[in-house]
Amino acid sequence: MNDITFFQRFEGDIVAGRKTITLRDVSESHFTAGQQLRVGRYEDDVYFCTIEVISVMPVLLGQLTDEHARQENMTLPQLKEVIADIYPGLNELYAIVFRLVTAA
Ligand SMILES: CC(=O)Nc1ccn([C@@H]2O[C@H](CO)[C@@H](O)[C@H]2O)c(=O)n1
Repeated sequence: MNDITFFQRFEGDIVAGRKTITLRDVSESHFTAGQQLRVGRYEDDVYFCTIEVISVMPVLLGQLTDEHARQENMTLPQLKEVIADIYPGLNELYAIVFRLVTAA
């Protein structure tokens, strides 16, 4: 059983340590610092790594910076487009910062 899923297209960046943050809605804001999470792919729920949560912080869409985008391995316009696709109309996000513990 996995604790969190990511779209398959981000798997490579996560296991390479290039993506160290994810922006989620309130339904996934309950994770806490120090927790280790089993990570699966959204499409098939196949486990692919374990991450440790560093921090969970509320952030508004308009407060996203180049630093958030860098931690996503994207540009800020790319990141905003991705969020608009996944969470249309949502302004209140939660930045979950994590580090890779083990890749599958
Ligand atoms: C079911 C569900 O919501 N799955 C999600 C949600 C978000 N994300 C990624 O987090 C960042 C900002 O949203 C971007 O990199 C997103 O692609 C993801 O991979 N999978």
